[in-house]
Amino acid sequence: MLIQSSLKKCFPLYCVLKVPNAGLKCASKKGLILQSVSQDVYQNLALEDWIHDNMDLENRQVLFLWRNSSTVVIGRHQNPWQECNLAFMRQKGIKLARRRSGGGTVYHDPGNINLTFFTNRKKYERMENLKLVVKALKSLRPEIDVQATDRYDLLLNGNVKISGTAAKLGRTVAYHHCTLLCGVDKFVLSAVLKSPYSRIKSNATPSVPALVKNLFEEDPTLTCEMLMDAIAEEYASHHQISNHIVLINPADETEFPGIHMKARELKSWDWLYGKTPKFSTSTSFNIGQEQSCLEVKINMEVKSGKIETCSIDVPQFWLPLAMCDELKEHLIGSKFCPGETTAVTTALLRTCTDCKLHSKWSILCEKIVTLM
Ligand SMILES: Nc1ncnc2c1ncn2[C@@H]1O[C@H](COP(=O)(O)OC(=O)CCCC[C@@H]2CCSS2)[C@@H](O)[C@H]1O
Repeated sequence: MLIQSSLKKCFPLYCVLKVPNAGLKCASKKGLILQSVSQDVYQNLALEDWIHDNMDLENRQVLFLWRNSSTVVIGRHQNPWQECNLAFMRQKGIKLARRRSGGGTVYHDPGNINLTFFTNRKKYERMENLKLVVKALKSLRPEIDVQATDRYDLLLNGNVKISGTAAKLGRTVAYHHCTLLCGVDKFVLSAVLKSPYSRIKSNATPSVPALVKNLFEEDPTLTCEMLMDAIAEEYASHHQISNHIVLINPADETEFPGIHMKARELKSWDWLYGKTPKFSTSTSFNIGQEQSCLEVKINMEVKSGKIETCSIDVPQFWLPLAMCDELKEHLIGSKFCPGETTAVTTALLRTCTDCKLHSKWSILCEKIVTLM
C-alpha cells in the first residue's frame, strides 16, 4: 500500500514509509532508499546500471531493493552452458540474466530479495553492508544466528548459505549487491543450477556451490516485506537519513532516460551468450546400427557464443566424409544455440534427397541441437 509522503510527520522516525516515484526528485541529498515495483530482471539490472551511470554517488549513498520473477543470474565472466540447465529453463520459462558484476551463479524468484549498496569508491565496504543486514535480521528475530564469512556470504547457523555477494567497482563509484534467500523454490533452484554438460573446458569463472536455506524455513512468520522494511530502517538509522522507501518503476523512460536501451542490451543474445569467454565442448554418443552400436564424437570451439571450429567423427561407412564436412561448414560461424542450429541444419537437410542418408544426417543434427 502506498502511503502519501505528507503523512510522514505522523510516523515515528524509523518506521518505513513508501512513496511513489515523485519522491526521487525531492529525496534526501545524503542518502536514498529505492525499491523497484518491477520483477523483471532486465529492467532491474538496467536500473542498477542507470543509477551507477547517472546519479551523483560522489556525495550520496543509495540502497536499492529489488526482487525478480524466476531467473538464473550468472556473473559477468561466466559460461551459461556450464552453470545452468538451459533446456530446463526454456521449458519452464525461467529467464537467464548476465549481470555486470563478477562472481558465481544464483537463482532468483520473488522469494529472494536483492540489495544493492551504491557508494563512492572510498566508501565501498562490503562487510559493513552485510553487518547492517545482520543487524536488521536481529532487530526482527534477536535469536537468529547469521554471520558474514570472509568471502562475503551470509551463513545461517554457521553452515547454510542465505546470501551471496558480488560487486562492481567503477573509477569513482562502486556498488555491492547481495541476495537474501527468504522463500525461494529450492527444488527449482537445485534443478536449474545443474548443468547437463560435463565436458566443457574454459577459463570462465566457476561458481562455488553451497548448501542453501530459506530464512522462512527458520521462521515461517517472516515475510519479504518485513525483511525489506527492516533493512531499510536499519540503513536509514545507520546513515541518519529519512526512512522513506521511494518506489520506482524501471520501465519509466521519462524518469530514467535511456533505461529502455539498457534493458534491451541486457536481454540481448549478444550479452547473455555472446559475452561467454571462449570455450570448447566435446561429446560422444552411440547410434544404433542394426545389431551394433556406432560411436560419434563431436568437438566444438565456441568464441563469442559462435561455433568457431567443429569436428565430427563418425565412421565413413555410415556417413560419407563429404556430408560430414558439409554439416561442419554450415555450423561454423553460426550461434551455439538450438534456434539457429535447427534453422541451419533444417535448410541443409532439405538439400539431401537420399532417404537413408537424410535420416542419418537428421539423427546427427538432432544430437548436435541437444548439446545447446
Ligand atoms: N539466491 C541465492 N542466494 C544465495 N545463494 C544462492 C542463491 N542461489 C543459489 N545460491 C547458492 O550459491 C552458489 C553460488 O555461489 P557463488 O559464491 O559462486 O556466487 C554467488 O553467491 C554470487 C552472488 C551474486 C549476487 C548478486 C546480487 C544481485 S544480482 S546476483 C550456488 O551454487 C548455490 O549453491
